Amino acid sequence: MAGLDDVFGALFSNVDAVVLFGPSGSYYERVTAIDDLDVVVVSTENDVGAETFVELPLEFDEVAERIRFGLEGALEQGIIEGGDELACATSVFSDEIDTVSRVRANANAQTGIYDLFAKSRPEPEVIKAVLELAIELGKKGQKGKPVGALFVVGDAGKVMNKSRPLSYNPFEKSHVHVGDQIVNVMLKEFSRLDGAFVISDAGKIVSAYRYLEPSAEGVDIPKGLGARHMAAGAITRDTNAIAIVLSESDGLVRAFKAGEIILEVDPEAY
Ligand SMILES: Nc1ncnc2c1ncn2[C@@H]1O[C@H](COP(=O)(O)OP(=O)(O)OP(=O)(O)O)[C@@H](O)[C@H]1O
Ligand SMILES: [Mn+2]
Repeated sequence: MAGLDDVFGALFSNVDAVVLFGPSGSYYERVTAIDDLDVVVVSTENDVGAETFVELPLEFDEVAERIRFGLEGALEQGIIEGGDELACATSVFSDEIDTVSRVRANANAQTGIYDLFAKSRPEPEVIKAVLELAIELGKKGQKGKPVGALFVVGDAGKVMNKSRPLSYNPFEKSHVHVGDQIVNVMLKEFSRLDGAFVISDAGKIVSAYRYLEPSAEGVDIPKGLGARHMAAGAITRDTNAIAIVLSESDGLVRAFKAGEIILEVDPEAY
């Protein structure tokens, strides 16, 4: 008679590797003691001294995001390959590993989220705060109407040199940071007006209402996207900033880096 092992065993039978998300030292040791098993650790810090390690730049509360991020990082580092079957072990309800997901690595479905967070100049927390703000703004709009917004994050000195004010800067001489609830309300309010927000590597709001004037030479963005997206692409080619754009017309949030769109999310699906 078949037992539960036969049913749940399918979750981890014949996997190419086991991916442990934030394991304790003893858990890691128990798994590495198993013969002929590739073990990958994904965590904010390699405190278990794992040989094969992918660093999470921040905690992802959503399990699907955490796993997607870890696998994109592992693919990027050449630790796993597209098509690999992986048993991803992570904690959902406690501090200990309590969940196993079987996932097939898909090299073609890279969202770019790893590249955006782990390999950009601004701090990961800042990128996350801006991305969440743009998604929230996209979900709700402003007073029920769809809005667009452009956030240029990082390398702020250079971004300021390649832009000019469209109006009085409400953030002049202020020392406020993105992610703060009150600041987010202000940013949403100002998003109805023209131009871009400029945010520093550490998340300080440097300016609103900036008209970006980067060189757009060699910047290729999909047809149908207009001046806001062109400016976003161009400023990230011309500086080490990244740009996060909410489109007023199609409602999508896109992240640009080095002149390219590296992430596209539908706020409604988030
Ligand atoms: N160079 C720029 N710098 C800063 N903001 C800009 C720039 N160009 C356009 N914008 C802003 O983008 C807004 C929308 O412009 P446009 O419709 O051409 O862009 P778009 O890429 O089609 O964006 P959307 O999808 O939101 O319509 C403008 O009203 C302006 O506020
Ligand atoms: Mn438009």
